[in-house]
Formats: sequence, structure tokens, C-alpha cells
Amino acid sequence: MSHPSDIWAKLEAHRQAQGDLRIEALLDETRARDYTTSADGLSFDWSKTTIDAEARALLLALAAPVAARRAAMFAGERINETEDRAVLHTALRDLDQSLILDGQDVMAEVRKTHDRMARFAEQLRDGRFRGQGGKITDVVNIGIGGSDLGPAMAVRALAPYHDGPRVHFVSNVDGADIADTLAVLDPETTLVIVASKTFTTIETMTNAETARRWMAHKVATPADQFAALSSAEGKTSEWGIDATRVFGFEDWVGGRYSVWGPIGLSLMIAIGPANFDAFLAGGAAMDRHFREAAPEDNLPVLLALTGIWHHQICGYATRAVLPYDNRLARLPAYLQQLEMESNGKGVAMDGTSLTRPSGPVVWGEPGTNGQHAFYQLIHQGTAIVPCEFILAARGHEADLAHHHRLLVANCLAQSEALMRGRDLDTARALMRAKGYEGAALDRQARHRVFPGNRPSTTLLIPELTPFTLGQIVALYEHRVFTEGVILGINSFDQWGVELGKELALKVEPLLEGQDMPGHDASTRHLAELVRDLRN
Ligand SMILES: O=P(O)(O)OC[C@H]1O[C@](O)(CO)[C@@H](O)[C@@H]1O
Repeated sequence: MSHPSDIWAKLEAHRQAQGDLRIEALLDETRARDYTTSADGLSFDWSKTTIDAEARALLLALAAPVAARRAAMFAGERINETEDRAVLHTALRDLDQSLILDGQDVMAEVRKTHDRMARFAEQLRDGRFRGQGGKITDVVNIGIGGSDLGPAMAVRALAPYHDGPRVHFVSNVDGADIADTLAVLDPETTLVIVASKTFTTIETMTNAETARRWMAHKVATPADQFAALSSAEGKTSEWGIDATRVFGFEDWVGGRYSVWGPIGLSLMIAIGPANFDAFLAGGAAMDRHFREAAPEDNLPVLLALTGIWHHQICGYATRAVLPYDNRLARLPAYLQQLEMESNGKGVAMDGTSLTRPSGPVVWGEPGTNGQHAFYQLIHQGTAIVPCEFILAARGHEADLAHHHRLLVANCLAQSEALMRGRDLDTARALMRAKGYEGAALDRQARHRVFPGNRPSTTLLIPELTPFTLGQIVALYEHRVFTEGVILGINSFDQWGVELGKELALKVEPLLEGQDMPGHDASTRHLAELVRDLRN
């Protein structure tokens, strides 16, 4: 087997040799089939890229170290080396397995917590658990980052399955977030969930205090209408939440990987335990596929390799995630944390500087909305943005089938337009037909040229259900893991978020006019301007 640095060098040389290879020159019926990989009802089409047979073989060679690291992860080895932790969020979605960690079978506790969550969710949904004013009508999940984005994304995605109380999310320390949310709620029929792995995050704890004060205006014992989701069970009881409504999890579940366990309680309340279990089953099906499929048929591996080709080899700085499903509106934000907090690193696992770029900037919005906004840039701008389309073959609105047909047509048309573009001759012919000639014809035509050859992939699912959503989320988790292994990154720590948190604590007194040493001139000046504007 070649040394990884030889493979990288060969990939770079191959890309150079490709020159301005057109994707269309590669594409035929065979490629359309061969570069569409399917598993458990999901299909990933990566034919509209410049990955040719040689690039594909080299990329697959790059993935050689993934198998051993994957086995280590599932076996509970401490692969999160900078925090000395195992990485076992996968255990939360395969409850029947037995898993021995440090000599202990950890699954008994995982199952117990899952069953307690299910009982609590059912009691809340059928009215056995009541607020001071009767049946709970609204649930507010207060959390941030991984304690917000996962359930917020999934609750929105699975709206057709909602049959429980309304669920709301508050994350930002900006008082506007909680004020707007609570303004329309009745404290007497609201349950507040404080979701924080550490139970120290300043945004969450500030919002939780505000919610408790709001509740106390009308409710005699506000703590009775609070629940907590956390790894820090001591802190939850200090805060006054009864242990019967505290749902704990272990430190081997990372924040951005935590929607599968207690952090998913708001989702479970919204869609019910059976649908929540279908979401877990989708994740577990993807785990099995990831562990068992050969690299060339392995969806997470292929998504990772496509990403590496575009970012590390072709040098495209960003990747757009474009769900053609309005209910996946929060998926890009969810993936921003999953991908950028996991692989946005500057050093390798061994502490040496990375010699290649880490993960790309990930961004996006649902289609077709994006088409009327930023697609201008992805079609004609100077930066090439690989696009990742996500599409469901069926919509939920049977009586609005024509909407869905238009949605699908737009999605397929966009990837075709990005690849094919429109050349100058075609643009000139169009403008000539409109009556232009001479210099004006030329000028007008040039604005209507599309360079084309812009890469995209399409992930096709049958329908957005709890099961398929579980598959999608686990697919992206394993993609991030695979990229991390290939780049030598620890995808499970997030030291880069710490410095800003520390400094925020030191900046706050400046805003109150205290002379804090150590701040730079610009920061002191900005604080002074804020103080002046406030007065
Ligand atoms: O669940 P917690 O401990 O409140 O943390 C929230 C989020 O904050 C982070 O630690 C980053 O600041 C994320 O990794 C995490 O998901």
C-alpha cells in the first residue's frame, strides 16, 4: 500500500493533468449508474463531478486508515484523545447491543434513561403530567449548539409527525430570543427543558434563570415545570430540578452528536416515542451500512471522498448544502456545527500543524428559495461552490403533488444547469433573436454566458420520515468522522470555542465602565462607544 503522502501527491498531480476537463465529457449512461451509490433506500449521485476512474481509485486508497479507526470508535476506545474520551453516540441508537466500557456494560443505563424519557414524554402527551394550569400545551427547550441545533432541526423536519404539545427553542443569549418565545406562552401550561451537557453554558443558564423568573410570576412551584438534560447531574439538582425529571448521559456523547439521547427529548415529545425510535432505527441502519459496506459502496466514505476532492484537491473553499425540502431548513445550520466544529482544526491529532486545509466552510438554504437569492453567484460568480442537493422523491402533501413535481424539477434542473452552463455562441443567438446586433449584441450576450462545469452531488431519499432523517444525520456524522481520519484530525473536541468564551467574561465589566486591564485599544474603544450610545 502506498504511503498517504504519495497518494496525496498523485491526486494533486492527477488534478493538474486533468486541466479543464469538462464533467460532461465524462458523463454517459454507464457513469450515471456507476457513480450513483445506493444503500437502504438512499441514493447518492456523484456523477456530476470531475472525479474520474483514476481519481476515484486514489481517493479510495486515501480512505485505507478509516476501517481501523472506525472499529476503534465502535469498540469504545478513547479516540477523542485530547479529552481522553470514547466516542459512542452510536450506542444511543442501537439499544439492543451490549457494550463493555472499562469493564462495565454501559447499555443497561442507556436503556433505562431511554425508557424513562419515553414514559415522561407519554405522560406529558396524554396529560398525566400536568402543569399548574392543566395539560402541558407548550414545551420550551433551552440549549445552544449541540443542545439546540439537533432537536430544533429534527422537530422542524418532522412536522407531519407532530401530535404532541407545541415545541419551541430558545438558544441565543440575546434577550430577544426568550422574550419573543415566552411572550405567546402561558407559564401554567408550559414545560421548560434546560438542555446542557455541562450545565454551565452561560447562554443556557442565563435563559434558564429568566424562564424560571417568568414562570414564578404565575406558578407556585416553578421547578415542578422544569426538566433537565445533562451529563452534570449534580449541577441539575443544585439548580433545583427534581431527579425524576433529569435525564443524564455520559461524557462519551459529544454535544453535536447528542440528539439521539436525552437531548432529543423535545423531539420525542413532539413526535412520540415510537416515531423517535424510528429516527434511532434510521441512524442504526446507517451505522450498520458504514461498518459493513466496502469503501467503494459506502455512502459516508463516498461523501467524505467527494468533499476531500473538492476542498483539499480542487481548492474550492466552501460547500453549499441545498435541501429541496423546506422542512430541512435548519439542516445547513445543524451541519455547520457538525462539520465545522468537528473538522475546523489547525493541528493534527499528534499536535503537529496540518499540512493540508482542514474542513471547508459549509453553508446553505433550502431550494427553491436559494435560487432567487445566492444561486446567481454559484452559477456565474468567480468562486466555484460544489453543491450538495438533498431531495425526497415523495412529498407529504398528497393534495399538492404539483408543488412537489415543480420542486423536484427545479432541483434536477439546477444540477444540470450548473454542469452544462451556456456558451457564448448560444448566448449570442439568444440575444440576436431579441434584436441585438454589433457591440451591443456582444456585450449583452456575455452577461448571459454560464461557464458550467460546476460540480454537484444529489442525495435522493424516498420521503422525509423519522427513519430517513435518522439515516441522513448518521450519514453526515460518519462522513465527518471519515474526513477527520483521512486528514488526521480529532473530530470530537472543540477547543476553538474556548477563547471567545473566556474573553466575554472579561469584556462584560468593561461595559459597566470598569477599567479592566489587558484589553486592546479597539475593544476598549468599542465598549466606550456602546456605553455612550446607551446613555
Ligand atoms: O450542552 P452544553 O454543555 O451547554 O454545550 C453547548 C455547546 O457548546 C459547545 O461546547 C461549544 O461552545 C458545543 O460543543 C456544545 O454543543
